[in-house]
Amino acid sequence: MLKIENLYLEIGKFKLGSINLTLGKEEYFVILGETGSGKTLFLESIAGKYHKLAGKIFLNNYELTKLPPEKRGIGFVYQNFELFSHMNVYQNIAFPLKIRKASKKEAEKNVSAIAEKLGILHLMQRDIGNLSGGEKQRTALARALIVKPGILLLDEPMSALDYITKKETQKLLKAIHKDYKPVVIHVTHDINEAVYLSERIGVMRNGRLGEIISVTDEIRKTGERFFYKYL
Ligand SMILES: Nc1ncnc2c1ncn2[C@@H]1O[C@H](COP(=O)(O)OP(=O)(O)OP(=O)(O)O)[C@@H](O)[C@H]1O
Repeated sequence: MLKIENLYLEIGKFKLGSINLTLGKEEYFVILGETGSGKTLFLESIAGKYHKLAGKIFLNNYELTKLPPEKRGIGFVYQNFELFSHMNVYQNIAFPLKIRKASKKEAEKNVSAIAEKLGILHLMQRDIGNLSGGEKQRTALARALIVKPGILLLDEPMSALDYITKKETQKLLKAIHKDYKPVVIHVTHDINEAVYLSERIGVMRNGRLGEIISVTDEIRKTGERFFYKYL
């Protein structure tokens, strides 16, 4: 279970929070919200990017708030993937293990396993610059999953993908969630993606998390029309 209590951050002129949110064990939660409403700042706050943060974050009753980012057991996939361009695919995926001082043997074993699952085993020696958008996305996802995160944070991970790749990736995310069982917070602007993937959807407005909607079959059928009143 992920519990966020009174999370508050002031950055420049923007105020995030205060936010209270409890997500169930293995919940897949999606955040929708207009541009500039604070979705990325919220994910980055959970990931430990900001020191001046008020409030508390707990995963399974263990407090993460004061831990450095690499000790939080969090995987993060950014919109533009933020892969390291001077490293090949293998080195990118293995990087979080390297900073955690895993042995070379352990890294090789874990990278192969995740790369096989994501269908990118054949790309291990490729330079990042030569990958397609979908391949970059899977590499970023593999790098996020390599630490077996308790929390997976996804910041518009599919916005740069074409329609077919997007659909494939949505299916892949569902399968990954079933296998690895992290708590997921996924930010998107795509309502159909939101209702396909999530159990509950939160709407972010002016730095605050407003309505939280449980996704029913009826809402899945209604799709975008249901959300007109919230967005
Ligand atoms: N480092 C920073 N310093 C000052 N202001 C910032 C900083 N980072 C973000 N902001 C501001 O905080 C607000 C929220 O930004 P954020 O990136 O979280 O929005 P968002 O909801 O993710 O938007 P989008 O959907 O466009 O990605 C914006 O007004 C942004 O300009």
